[in-house]
Amino acid sequence: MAVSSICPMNLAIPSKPIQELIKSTTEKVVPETYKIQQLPNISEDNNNHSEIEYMKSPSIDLGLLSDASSSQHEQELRKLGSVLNSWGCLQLINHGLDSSLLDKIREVGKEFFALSLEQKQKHSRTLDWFEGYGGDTISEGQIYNWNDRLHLRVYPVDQRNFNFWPEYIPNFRETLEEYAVEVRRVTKSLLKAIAKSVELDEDSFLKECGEDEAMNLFTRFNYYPPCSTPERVIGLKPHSDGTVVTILQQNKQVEGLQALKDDKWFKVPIVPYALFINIGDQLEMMSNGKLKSVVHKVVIDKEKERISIATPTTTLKASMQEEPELCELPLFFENYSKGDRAFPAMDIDLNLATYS
Ligand SMILES: O=C(O)CCC(=O)C(=O)O
Ligand SMILES: [Fe+2]
Repeated sequence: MAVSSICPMNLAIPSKPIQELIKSTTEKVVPETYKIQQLPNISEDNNNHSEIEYMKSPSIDLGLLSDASSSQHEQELRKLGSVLNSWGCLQLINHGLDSSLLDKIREVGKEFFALSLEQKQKHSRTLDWFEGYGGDTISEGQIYNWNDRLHLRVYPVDQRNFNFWPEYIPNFRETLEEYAVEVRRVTKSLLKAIAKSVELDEDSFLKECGEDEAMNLFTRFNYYPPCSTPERVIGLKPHSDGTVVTILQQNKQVEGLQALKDDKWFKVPIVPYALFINIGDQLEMMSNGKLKSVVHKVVIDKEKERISIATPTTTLKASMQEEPELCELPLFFENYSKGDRAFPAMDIDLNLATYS
């Protein structure tokens, strides 16, 4: 059983990364602090990934969304609005990121998790700060995610904490910097298009995020080791992201991501070199609930490890104006302030009881 560090607010992080912990435990024995307990309808509700339906929605073309002179621009905007309305997430194609860059960032992530424990732990997170290498915090009574991650702040540049950036991988820094420039460009174009899709001025959401250098962008490399009893663990518990939007590079081969729609889970398919986009709680708040953040989770493969790369954008503005034009809707989030979330994501019950 993993021993945890406990802080006065009863938050804890795993004392050992799961990647290491499983090396020292007997095959098939899931440490108690990771084990799903008493889950009703486990086969139906939780991790039976192979039997779950795929999310079926058209991919969205960023090139068409960004080119107002294209004859298909308006149609693509409508398609974006409709996909977001149904799913809160989408597969983005023609985003302009070179496939070689997508492969390169994946490769440096893989190289990081292949380092020795000692090398990785030079960049360990602490209980009171999210950046660095380690597991996610949990509060009392929760189980840990079957996930280790390296979480880094990439923008604004002056907020980078280089002591968390791996020093043993020679091209890590330049690759992440190159990737971040591109992801920020995509985030900006996307936020403009999303605003237009709900008939707002294109800068409505972007202006809440800060222009260019002021924008907050993070990168989270997720590592999910395999588990011989995958139905007993959860890679990432059901959650919505506390972000404006998150851009995700799924694993190239190993599935695991599921999205919730109408109380039902759907597998997110792997679309080669597409970026998976999901709306976060902050965009839900900014849009006064017109755009909905999507609840998603990650399940674990029996044999294969999985690495994904999430790049969330958040706004750290102390207060945020909801768009007046959307305010004929009931005001869901009247007193939004820094740190508030549309959903207390970490409290979402595994069996989704809190969601019905
Ligand atoms: O690994 C994935 O596919 C999803 C990751 C995720 O949801 C997150 O980092 O918030
Ligand atoms: Fe997420």
